[in-house]
Parts: sequence; C-alpha cells; structure tokens
Amino acid sequence: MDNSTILLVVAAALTDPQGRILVQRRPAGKAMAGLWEFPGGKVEPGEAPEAALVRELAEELGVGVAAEDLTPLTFATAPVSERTLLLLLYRCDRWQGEPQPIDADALDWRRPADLRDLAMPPADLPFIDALAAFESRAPE
Ligand SMILES: Nc1nc2c([nH]c(=O)n2[C@@H]2O[C@H](COP(=O)(O)OP(=O)(O)OP(=O)(O)O)[C@@H](O)[C@H]2O)c(=O)[nH]1
Repeated sequence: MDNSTILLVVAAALTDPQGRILVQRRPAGKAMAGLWEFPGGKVEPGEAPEAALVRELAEELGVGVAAEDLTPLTFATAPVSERTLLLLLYRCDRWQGEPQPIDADALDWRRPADLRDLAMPPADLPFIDALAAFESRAPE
C-alpha cells in the first residue's frame, strides 16, 4: 500500500485520578500556534505508533510511559495541504514523573466537558466527545 498521502500523528490523553486530561498549548513559531492539543507528534518512518508516542511524551513532557499503558481510544482524519492527517488518540493513566511544558508554552488539566472551552485544532473536536463518552462509561 502507498501510504505517502497519509501523515500519521499519535497523541495521548494523559488522564489523572480525578479524570482530568492534560492538554498543552502550541508555542509561537509552530503551525497552529496558540491552539491547545494533546501531547504527541509525527510517527517517524519505520517507527511503531506506540513507540513514537512513548518517544514524544518523553521529549515533550519529560514523562516515562510504557507502551502497554497506551490504550487506543479513537482516531480522526483531516486534510493537510495535499495529504490526509490521520490522528490516533490513546488514553494513558499511568506514567512516571511530573509533566513539564518542555515543548509547549503552557499545560492544563481539564475534564472532558471543559475541553470545549479551549481553542483546539479542528481534527481534535471529535476527540472531546469520545473522551466525554469514555468518562460517562467509567465507574466513579
Ligand atoms: N501532537 C498533536 N498534533 C496534532 C493534534 N491535532 C492536530 O491536528 N495535530 C497536528 O498534527 C501534526 C503533528 O505535528 P507536530 O508538530 O506536533 O509533530 P512533531 O512534534 O513530530 O513535529 P516537529 O518535530 O515537526 O515539530 C501537526 O500538523 C499538528 O497541528 C493534537 O492533538 N496533538
């Protein structure tokens, strides 16, 4: 299969014991600066998606995550220039270390419903509903 038209990006919904999810704000100088997103990034050639996300979470937040603690949650697609962005969202509720805004200019922890108040990339909007649905399924 020719995957050259697909830009594969992985992202994580780090979820704390209160059910709040970590989002980060893209800094000035990056595409979509000022928008809030889930930490993550592009999968490099030859890299498994979960390995890419483990790498990105270490680079962007300074946290250690085990690939087996990444649970696939949902995905989204969006057009980007001539290509299609394929964004895979994983849930993660176990990590080592305190997340730091290494790559972002701010971090915030929000309940899924409160993510609706943030400016996020258009591809992320369906993720808010998926996270809210997941939360309502979860036991208290
Ligand atoms: N990490 C992340 N990227 C997202 C999200 N939503 C979304 O549309 N994207 C897009 O997916 C792409 C990911 O690129 P990135 O710039 O974060 O990836 P990276 O860390 O590998 O980038 P770089 O090394 O080129 O700076 C960007 O076009 C970004 O706008 C999201 O929630 N999280």
